[in-house]
Amino acid sequence: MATTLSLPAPAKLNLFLFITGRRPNGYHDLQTLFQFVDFGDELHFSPRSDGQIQLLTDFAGVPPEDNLIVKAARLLQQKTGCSQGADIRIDKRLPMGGGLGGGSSNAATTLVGLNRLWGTEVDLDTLARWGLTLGADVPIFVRGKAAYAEGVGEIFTDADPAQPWYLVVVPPASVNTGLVFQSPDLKRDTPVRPITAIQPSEWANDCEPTVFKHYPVIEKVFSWLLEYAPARMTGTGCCVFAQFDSQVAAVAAQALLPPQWQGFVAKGVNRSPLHERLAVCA
Ligand SMILES: C[C@@](CO)(OP(=O)(O)O)[C@H](O)COP(=O)(O)OP(=O)(O)OC[C@H]1O[C@@H](n2ccc(N)nc2=O)[C@H](O)[C@@H]1O
Ligand SMILES: Nc1ncnc2c1ncn2[C@@H]1O[C@H](COP(=O)(O)OP(=O)(O)O)[C@@H](O)[C@H]1O
Repeated sequence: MATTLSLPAPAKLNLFLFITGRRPNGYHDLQTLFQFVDFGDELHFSPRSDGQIQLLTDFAGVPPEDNLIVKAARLLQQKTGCSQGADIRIDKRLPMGGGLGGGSSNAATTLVGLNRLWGTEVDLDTLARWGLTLGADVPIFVRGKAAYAEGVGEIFTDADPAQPWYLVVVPPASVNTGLVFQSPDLKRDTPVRPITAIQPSEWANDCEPTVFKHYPVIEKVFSWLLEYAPARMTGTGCCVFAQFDSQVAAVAAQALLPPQWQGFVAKGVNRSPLHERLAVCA
């Protein structure tokens, strides 16, 4: 029987996100800090000799042809000329459109996982470059190291922020990243600073005012969380997170969460759980 390779696709948090300009093509210049958490989806890859890519788990609202998992698998086949295929299953835990990078993380785990399963031996920098064509956040997940990012999010500097516990709350909303960036009221004029000198006391997210205006429920969740610890939104939303010194403190705040809101407790980690697992199954 063929071996199945199971690998995590963790979530990321943007510990800060500043928008420093808009390019003529509409894309935005950012300064952001990415950290992973030890919570996410789990993908299972089994080889097929007929070259077919089959996603065996249904995704509400995302046809297989549009799914970033299928797109990533096809991209690797096409770039390497590999004739193998795969059956892919996923335990989906991350909300879609949550600012946790779930789709990008799924794509990155697929690129890295199938590269291992098929023995195509493409290096991580090349996989990250290919992955960028699937989504802006794919390279950070392929690289697997906490990092500052600049440019449109593609220029990385390794980072080593503190690794606290977080309570991440998932408001009942789904934010379209493209629409946030198109919004006329978005703050896009934060001055560029030397990124490694930005202090934790200055960390903020320029998307918050715009997203809160268009999605009042996200501001409501954010205000609730602020009562317990300093809180921030990740990416373009919708998830908000607060930082705690211990797992016990984060779980205690989670226990107070109003029943209509979902949340999870996770630890911030500067090495991706994907790369931790790959090292174990080398
Ligand atoms: C801004 C971030 C920060 O992590 O937001 P989140 O998606 O995580 O919330 C990401 O880089 C987003 O990544 P991703 O969601 O993959 O974005 P993409 O699909 O590449 O882009 C969606 C749309 O957002 C806009 N966009 C994206 C990135 C960027 N630097 N400037 C932009 O203006 C573009 O209009 C683009 O068409
Ligand atoms: N495997 C996938 N997982 C999640 N979303 C996907 C996937 N494939 C395609 N998508 C699409 O990408 C969009 C963004 O999803 P996601 O990356 O989870 O959000 P965000 O970028 O806000 O963190 C979804 O709304 C969905 O339409």
